[in-house]
Amino acid sequence: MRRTLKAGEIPSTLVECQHAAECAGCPHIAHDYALQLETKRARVRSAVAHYPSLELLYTQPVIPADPIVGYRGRAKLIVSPTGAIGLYGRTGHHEVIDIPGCRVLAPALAVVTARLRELIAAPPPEVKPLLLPYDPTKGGVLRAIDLREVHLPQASPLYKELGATEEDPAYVLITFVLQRERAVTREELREAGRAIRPLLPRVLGVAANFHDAEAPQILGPETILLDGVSHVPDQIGPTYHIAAFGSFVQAHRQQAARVHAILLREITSLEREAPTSDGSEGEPGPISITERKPMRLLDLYGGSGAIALALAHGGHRVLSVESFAPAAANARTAAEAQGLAGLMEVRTGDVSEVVAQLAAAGERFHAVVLNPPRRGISPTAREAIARLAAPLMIYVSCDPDTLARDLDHLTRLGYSSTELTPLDMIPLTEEVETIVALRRTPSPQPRVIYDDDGVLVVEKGPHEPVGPQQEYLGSLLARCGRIPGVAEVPHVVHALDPGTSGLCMLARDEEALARWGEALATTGRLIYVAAAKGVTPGKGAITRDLREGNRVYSARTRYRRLAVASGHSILRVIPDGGRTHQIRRHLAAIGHPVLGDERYGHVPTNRYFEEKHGLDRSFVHLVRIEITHPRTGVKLIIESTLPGDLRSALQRSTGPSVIRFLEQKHALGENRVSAVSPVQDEPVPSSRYYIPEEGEPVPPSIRVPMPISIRVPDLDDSPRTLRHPIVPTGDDD
Ligand SMILES: C[S@@+](CC[C@H](N)C(=O)[O-])C[C@H]1O[C@@H](n2cnc3c(N)ncnc32)[C@H](O)[C@@H]1O
Repeated sequence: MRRTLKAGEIPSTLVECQHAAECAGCPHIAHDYALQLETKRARVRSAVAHYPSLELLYTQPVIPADPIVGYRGRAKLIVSPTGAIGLYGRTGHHEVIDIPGCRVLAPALAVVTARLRELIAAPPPEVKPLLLPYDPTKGGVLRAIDLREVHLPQASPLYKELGATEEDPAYVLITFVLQRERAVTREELREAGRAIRPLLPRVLGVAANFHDAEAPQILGPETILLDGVSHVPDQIGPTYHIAAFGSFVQAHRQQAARVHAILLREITSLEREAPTSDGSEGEPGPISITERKPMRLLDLYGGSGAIALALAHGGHRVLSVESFAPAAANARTAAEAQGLAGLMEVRTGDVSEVVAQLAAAGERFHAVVLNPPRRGISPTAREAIARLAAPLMIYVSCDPDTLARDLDHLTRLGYSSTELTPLDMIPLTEEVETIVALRRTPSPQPRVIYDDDGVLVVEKGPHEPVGPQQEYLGSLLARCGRIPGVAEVPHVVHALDPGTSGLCMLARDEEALARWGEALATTGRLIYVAAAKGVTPGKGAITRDLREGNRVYSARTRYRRLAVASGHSILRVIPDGGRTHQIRRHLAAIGHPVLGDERYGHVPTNRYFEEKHGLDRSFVHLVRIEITHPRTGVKLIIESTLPGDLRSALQRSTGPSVIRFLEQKHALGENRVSAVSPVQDEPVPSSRYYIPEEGEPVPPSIRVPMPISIRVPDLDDSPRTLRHPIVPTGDDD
């Protein structure tokens, strides 16, 4: 009998598995469980470490899973041409490892898989249309199986009918993934479905899904029911949701119930808190404490309602939003069946659209729960959610990188947290779930990199306009108002697109604006790091007229390729002048659009980078400003290092080596100011620069790094490569 863990106890366990050496399904199986949990915690820590805005976030120890074997309630298993059912091996060669002794499959799924192995080895003729393994050269149709375990609730008529018990309530839905062009007709498939269901123990429903030849994902978009039920109630904790072929379910039922309990605990903690005034003007105030029983909650990315049902069961009123219509319909059905329809409403739609409507209608919620897919929350959805101004936001994430990216943005949108709570949802793998509760906090002032002689150079975050714009909640200038001593709204010396991050020079007054604007135009260079689709020539200059309104301007952009990463180019880019979207338009014009550029970029590549690597904006960062100080004549080099979101996307797509290489070339900046003598190009004694007199007060929040007297590599020192032919001036897009 398995021993239940005591609260706080971390099992020190090694799981033995006969397939461990070959199967890639459990990459951490060789490690003691306590070490696995430490590794997962480190994974979360390293994701947030990319962002200075998150440096005070404490990462709690990972909540262990219980059990750590036999837990997996959903499994997609590949079928090999020889009939092996399992996962790809550790060699990376797409060879399928048969895993009859798999330790993590839920027992009901293991029983069904064992029976399938027997049937595939000697298939009765009537089930051959489903069971002949796909072989590219010989024939066959079956590519994979998708298994889903459900625990029937006692309230379900099926529970009694099937003789389920409290100890053993587990049944199965199975989907056969078939190669589309090899599949027989729908009617013949249904016949085969009817024939196979009685042969498979505990299977309540059989479906077919069609894999299209070129698709990278194993499951295709179309699933049809062949026999049995299309959906079935599935108990998680005290409530049940409705499981259906293909809809989302957490891999570990007990851990999912733990997440629900944590959410309820956080929400209940609001009742003990005094109502907070967010202090922001012009926004509707937070929801009043007198309204707090029952609380009004918003459940975003609701799936089939597992979280919303648990919250409604806890006595709260919940509005759940989900884009996949069948899942939303199942959430409604489950609420009605459990007498929760009065507390739970479900809307079908895209989160950013539905939430924008809710915010525009002045709807208010005590708390918003977010459980997005791996790619995280889209920038527009983050803006819309922040506009709701709920006192509490709880984010449940399965990807620490996209979580950290979103938390960094949410900090600027006025939400922050002090701790992260990771939880082990998929033991023995590298996956980790993280829960974070965010409260309303003022958006932080931007980091000041340089402050002298009437100008500030600050760091602008991604998804933030420089000045106020209607579709954005905040702006860089609004945040600058929090810098002590910057009472007046500063003047913008050079503009940056909302999607571009990096250095932004602001003048404290009109005189400084004229002085530094002139210096920038005559002596300055703005140097960007960008990632462009495909492999560009090593170096080039793009000259192409750009239209702005009714006028056409000539413009030139120079670039140098610094590295090739996963088939794409990391570039240093220097625009001569600054026309609207100049870098993005010019690189698109030569067939190498900026990665992530929604407007001029390549949609499939952008989608891939967003889904796979969390890149949700144009990969452009203003890394360095070189300018001659208009009063002292000293050449200043001001730098801002590559921000966390771009660093993380680069690391995920190429591993750490490209970043190391770029850092060695000094291409990613260092958050500092350096000064170089204009004559000898040698370090100048620091006394030549502004240094506060002894005792002179420097406002603590303006941490102005003093010019560092070092030799900063001249970016033009890079080895010469073939020049890219000048792009002839032509029509603008
Ligand atoms: C990780 S699942 C969470 C499901 C649910 N919260 C649960 O615990 O079972 C994410 C869900 O978000 C839905 N989804 C993805 N993008 C969406 C969007 N833009 N708007 C609304 N729902 C979305 C998916 O269909 C999926 O059901």
